Amino acid sequence: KKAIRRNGEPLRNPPNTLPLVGNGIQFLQPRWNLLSWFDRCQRQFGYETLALTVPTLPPGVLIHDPQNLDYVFKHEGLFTKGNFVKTRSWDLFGNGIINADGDFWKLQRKAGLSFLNTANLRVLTDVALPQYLSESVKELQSTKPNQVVDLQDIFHEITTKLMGKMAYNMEMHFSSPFSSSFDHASGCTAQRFQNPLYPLTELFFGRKFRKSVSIVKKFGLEIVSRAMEDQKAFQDEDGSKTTSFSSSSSASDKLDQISGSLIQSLLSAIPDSPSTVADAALTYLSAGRDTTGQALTWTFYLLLSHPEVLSKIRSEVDSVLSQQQQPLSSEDLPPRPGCCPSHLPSSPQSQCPTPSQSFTKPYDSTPQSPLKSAKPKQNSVLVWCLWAMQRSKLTWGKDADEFNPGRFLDSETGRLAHKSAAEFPVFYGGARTCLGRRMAEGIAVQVIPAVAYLFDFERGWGKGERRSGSSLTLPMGGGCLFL
Ligand code: HEM
Repeated sequence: KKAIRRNGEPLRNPPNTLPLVGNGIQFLQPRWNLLSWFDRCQRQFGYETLALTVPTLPPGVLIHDPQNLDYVFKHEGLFTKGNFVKTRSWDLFGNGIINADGDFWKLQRKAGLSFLNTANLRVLTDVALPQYLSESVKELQSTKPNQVVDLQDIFHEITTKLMGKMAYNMEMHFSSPFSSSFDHASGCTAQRFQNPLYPLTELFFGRKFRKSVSIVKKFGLEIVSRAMEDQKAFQDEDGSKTTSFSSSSSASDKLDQISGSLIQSLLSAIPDSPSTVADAALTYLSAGRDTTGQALTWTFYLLLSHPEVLSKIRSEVDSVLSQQQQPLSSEDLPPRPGCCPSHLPSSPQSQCPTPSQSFTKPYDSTPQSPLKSAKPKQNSVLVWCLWAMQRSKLTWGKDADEFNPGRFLDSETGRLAHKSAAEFPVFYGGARTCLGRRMAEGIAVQVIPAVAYLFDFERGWGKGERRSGSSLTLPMGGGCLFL
């Protein structure tokens, strides 16, 4: 294929590019190896834009420079999700927001914005999360000494209940058959981005994938039909459901009043296609539940490997509690009003995200996309790897490989330092920036101090690093086991 050029010169190839198969072998490797290879590329070539070639796929452009990413975020119209992304994730997400462009994307984004408004987020942080967090805390407290606990499951259970109740007015649990089918389907969908021969592979080995997708789709339609019943019951009553609370509304009233607000907004925005509403609902469920549960999991993994940071969090909790003169111990649970770990004011250390969320981001681009250092052709695929970018010494300094949450704090004020979306693209950027960032952060600043303060953990998996499992998000393969 004709090379992609910059100033008349072809873009260089990354290490290990072979004459015929290009980078095909790297893409066929397990995800962890592919992430490490992207990391090697940025370590060797810095911010240089590189050409990726994988047989049968459109030409790829690999960027690491935040200025290039900034250009992409600011010129969303030039970079569409395109067929490369859509064909691969269609079976699972159909027309869901992650796959949608144009008016269809706008409709779903608007529905999401109205769900994630400030009043609803307050109900999340003041009512729903304290309730679900304290249920999980009790579950953890009821474990026997030395019993192995998978924190990833615990965190997923909290986020599943939250999304289930608030977005869909349904009681959902992480242990339901839907969850395991979704995980399997998500893993196979992620594989499609790496394996150019996936149609052939799935022809022979895709039975479980097809079955998982059908369970997931059935569950999506169940969410919609439950929501339609709710809508009907509500119209039959007096149609007066409102999200403005009177001062006398009890906590559970407040939660009930907003429950199901996302699915109801989606139903109103797309009234005549239940299957599309189901796609949208499933996409939101994955966006809200898996990402946050997994970010918490990796955070605890890092905290347990860095006890000095863990003890800073505990001291912050101590100092906040001593100011409030409300000692916190496990006896304080079940929570009393005003004395619940999940009511703790946010702690700066807990607010520091970890630069380790990642996945590759392929986009089709149009001919007019003059990235700072290269001009990708139409239908080329633009790739950036957060895993690699968040380890760049050019962006994060010499200690980029260290776990140092303090780097996210302003050294003078002690408050969160500003990082641009292009430098810290964990929540994406520009017009398509993550809608749930405030929700995720609201969850993190309650869950991290509460769990860190109330429990002592020891690794439950012997030696070695934990690695990412195959998925569209970043689960910890094998779970995050603690004693
Ligand atoms: C730590 C937690 C989270 C991380 C790291 C994260 C990250 C991201 C990223 C990278 C994207 C861009 C995906 C793409 O375009 O392919 C995204 C989009 C999105 N996220 Fe999040 N997210 C998190 C939590 C949440 C939560 C709690 C919600 C709430 C429902 C949410 C809702 C969304 C939605 C709706 C989009 C699509 C936005 C659009 O295309 O306009 N996210 N998120």
